[in-house]
Amino acid sequence: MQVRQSKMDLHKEGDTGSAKQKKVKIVFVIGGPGSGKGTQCKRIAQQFGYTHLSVGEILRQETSSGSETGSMIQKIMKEGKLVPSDVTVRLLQQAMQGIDNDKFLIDGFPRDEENVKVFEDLTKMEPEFVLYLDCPQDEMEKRLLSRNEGREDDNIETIRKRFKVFVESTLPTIEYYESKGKIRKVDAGKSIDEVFESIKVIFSPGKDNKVPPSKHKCKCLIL
Ligand SMILES: Nc1ncnc2c1ncn2[C@@H]1O[C@H](COP(=O)(O)OP(=O)(O)O)[C@@H](O)[C@H]1O
Ligand SMILES: Nc1ccn([C@@H]2O[C@H](COP(=O)(O)OP(=O)(O)O)[C@@H](O)[C@H]2O)c(=O)n1
Ligand SMILES: [Mg+2]
Repeated sequence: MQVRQSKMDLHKEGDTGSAKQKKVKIVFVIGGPGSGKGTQCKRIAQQFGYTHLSVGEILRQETSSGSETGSMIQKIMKEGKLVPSDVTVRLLQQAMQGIDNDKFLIDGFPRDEENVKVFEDLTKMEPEFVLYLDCPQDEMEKRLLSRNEGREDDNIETIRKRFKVFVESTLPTIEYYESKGKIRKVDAGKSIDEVFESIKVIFSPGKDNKVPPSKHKCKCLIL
């Protein structure tokens, strides 16, 4: 099976790439826990032909593998903390390498500046742009408490810790991509359909996806 001979342009460490390789388009999707990343990614993937990879889901799958890494991941997730980036990026790379598509939506990544650095170092790639789902914290809390997917981290204690991680560690990555003109922010506090309408504009061919002129103001509360 020639899994590696896909359309992928996944550079390995030290690989500067070659003209033969096809360019892979990557869009990162970030937003607080419960902002609707998974919900909107499913729709975007369906309508615009992207492969949706949820990094949280990839990590959860590893927890059921019975490996030592899996147990470590499970403990970290239960505490609402972040898994070390080398582990996360390695699993993400593995997932991407098995897929024959050249358009990826990476949901829930990056979560902090270390995620960004390790991704850039290992893959030598950058996202085309970063979709930021900006949602008020009370709305995210309400959604998470009624998500009902049986997740160990969807309890009020862990949810609050995850909000803190979002504000302290993830928001700085938004500043980083903003400085590169790569943030596409949508108001994610509206209904699922309304949010998708705003997202469609960003993904529609022919749109130049320029950053809005004003700097983003986060709707999430600073804890
Ligand atoms: N715009 C929305 N309005 C109301 N509920 C939503 C909206 N978007 C998502 N949800 C619901 O909120 C919960 C969290 O959404 P999800 O997509 O899993 O968010 P995330 O991946 O960002 O944590 C799910 O139960 C989902 O059905
Ligand atoms: N880049 C990432 C993504 C998720 N995670 C871990 O996985 C958990 C769940 O992530 P998720 O994206 O599935 O969560 P939601 O924001 O979708 O609710 C996070 O709280 C982290 O513990 C991580 O460590 N690093
Ligand atoms: Mg999710």
